[in-house]
Parts: sequence; structure tokens; C-alpha cells
Amino acid sequence: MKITGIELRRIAMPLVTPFRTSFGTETARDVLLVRVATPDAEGWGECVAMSEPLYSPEYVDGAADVLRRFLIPALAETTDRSPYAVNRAMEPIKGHRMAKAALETAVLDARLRANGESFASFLGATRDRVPCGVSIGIADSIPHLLEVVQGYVDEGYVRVKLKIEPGWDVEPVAAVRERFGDDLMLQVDANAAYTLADARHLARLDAFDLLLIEQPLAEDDLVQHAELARRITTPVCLDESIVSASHAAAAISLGACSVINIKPGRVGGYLEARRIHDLCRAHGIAVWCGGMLETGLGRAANVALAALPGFTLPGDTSASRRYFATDVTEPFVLGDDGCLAVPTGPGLGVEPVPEILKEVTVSTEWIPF
Ligand SMILES: CSCC[C@@H](NC(=O)CCC(=O)O)C(=O)O
Ligand SMILES: [Mg+2]
Repeated sequence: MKITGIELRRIAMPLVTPFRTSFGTETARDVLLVRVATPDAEGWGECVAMSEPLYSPEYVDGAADVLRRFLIPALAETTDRSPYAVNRAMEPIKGHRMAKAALETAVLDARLRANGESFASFLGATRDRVPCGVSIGIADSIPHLLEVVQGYVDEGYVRVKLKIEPGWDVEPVAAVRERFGDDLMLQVDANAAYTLADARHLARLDAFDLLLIEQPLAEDDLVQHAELARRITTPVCLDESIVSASHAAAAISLGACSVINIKPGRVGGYLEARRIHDLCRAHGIAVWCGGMLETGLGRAANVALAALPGFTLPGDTSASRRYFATDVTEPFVLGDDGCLAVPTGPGLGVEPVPEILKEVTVSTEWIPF
């Protein structure tokens, strides 16, 4: 597969409502898309880095820079376009996993489209629909939160995730559990907002039969997560802490988590995401597909990943309308069964709608090979 050039494209995607977490409030996504052009097909990758390095050390301007100056030149030096070769070509460059994931995905998408193979088939998906959860930000009041939860439950989401932070945790969880009963699949995500000193307070969440508590402590602290896991009964799930299969192995060996949120962008791509899936399955660790407010391009790849057999918990794979009034692809629409259909077309199985893409495009940069 000959690459003729690569396009870096920035698009501005306003959110339908502000999304507040323990590290800030998002009102729009500044998204970097990578398009790989070949004579037979083009491939798309979506970089999930946020505008500022608040979720992880990566940020979108930095991702564009490392792609332009280091990752794309490294790719240009090889002629082997197999997905594993793309990975190997980028290996000497340290970190920047979200940027690497976008480039790897775009090359893989071009290859799969040319070969007529879907992402789901390539990854080893075993289902054609995936049950969907929804992530709900910190609200300005309990009544407002209950209204928001009611709306998503009415839409059919099978699992609710509440963002929490010190001062907004036990009360909102108790209120949701009381209003919606014990059958609602409910979990929380702290985005590393607590410390081990909060263990006794976090143990109060054990009363609400949560599926998990996601990333309660600092992303670089597996030992303290293992200690916290001994002090609370709610299963600990890691997100920010897991950036590779070896991190997942370390976390499992230390007992730092019993569930893992797999985000392909965070771990450097879908191949590493599948390695983590395989590792966790072998250890009996449940995994689910996390989200970074992706457009339909990243969403398509995530839904394909979520269809692998080890993804036994509903992911943050919501419908497009959860975040965007207009998606850049045909919208992902939640079925009556609370599921999204896994795309079956070649590659990602979706593509940007040209006139919408044009409307949201802020800048494009063409890098010839
Ligand atoms: C802006 S917060 C992005 C990271 C966050 N993602 C979500 O909560 C889910 C977002 C989504 O539905 O894509 C997480 O820590 O899991
Ligand atoms: Mg999270």
C-alpha cells in the first residue's frame, strides 16, 4: 500500500451541553483528524487528545506537532504498511500515544478499506451490536442531575456513569440510586480527584452497589490503588493509569484494579487495546470501552472494539447526539435495545459527510510522501 500523503485536519465540534469533570468543563472539542491518502483508498484516524493537558499529558497542538515533526517522517522512512510495522516505525519516539494511535488507525483504515475488510472483522469482534452506557458530568444541583439521568434512561442507555469529585460524590450517588432503584447499572468516575486519605469517605459509596469506581486516585499510583482496593468493596477500575499492556499487567499483578476502561487513544492504538483486552480476559478482568467524546470516526472504531468478547461491561459508547447536534459522519443512533450497531463496511465503515466536514474544518495541512 503506497501512501501518497497525509492530511492533518483540525475541526471544531461544539458540545450540545457543557461536560464537567473533576478536572474542568468542556464546551467544545478541538479535534485533530489524520487522513492517510493512498491510490486505492483513504484512511481516517481521530486523535483523542483534549485542547489542554488536563486528562493526560497530551494536548491537541502537541499531538499535531509530534505528528508533523516526528511520527509522519518516521512512517515515511518505511515502506512496510502492515499495522505492526507502523507501530514499530513510531516506537523510537517516546510517549505521545494519542498521536500515535491516530496515525496507526488512519493507516489501518486505508488498508482495510482497500482490502474490503471491516474494523470489527480485523479486530476479532464477535457481536454485531454493543450495549451502551452514558457518562454524565458533574451537575449544578441534585434535582438537575436527576433530570439529566432520567433523560438518558428514557433514551435507553443500559448503564449510567456519574462524574464525581470531593464534595460531589455520596449525595448524588445516593439520590440517583434512590430515584432509579437497585436495578440501574451505576458507576462513578473520579478522574484521579482523591487520595488514599479519602479511603474511609470513598468506602461510603460501597452502600450503593456500584459496578465500579473509576480512577479514584492519581494516574501514576498503582500501589495506592491496590491499598484502596483492600479498603473498599466497590470494584476499582483504572482509566488514566493504564497506558499499555505492560501497565495493565502491573496493575493486575499488584491488585490495583479488577476492571479496566480501555481507550485505544490512551494506549497508543487499537492493536495495543486488543492486547490489553486479551491480557485481561486471560486474567478474568472485565474490560469496557471508554470514550473521549469522539466524533463518528473514532466512535465507529470504538464500537467495533467494544464488540470483542472480553468487553463484558457497557462502555462509554453513546449515540452521537449525546455530544454533538451534528456529527461529521452519519450519526450513531441508539437502538430500542440500548445498543449501537457495529459498522460492517470496509475499514471504519463510516466516512465524513463532505459538506459537514467542510463546515467544521478550522485548518488543513497536507504532508506529501
Ligand atoms: C472530557 S473527559 C474525557 C475522559 C472521560 N470520558 C468520559 O467520561 C466518557 C466520554 C464519552 O462518552 O466519550 C473519562 O475519564 O472516562
Ligand atoms: Mg475515566
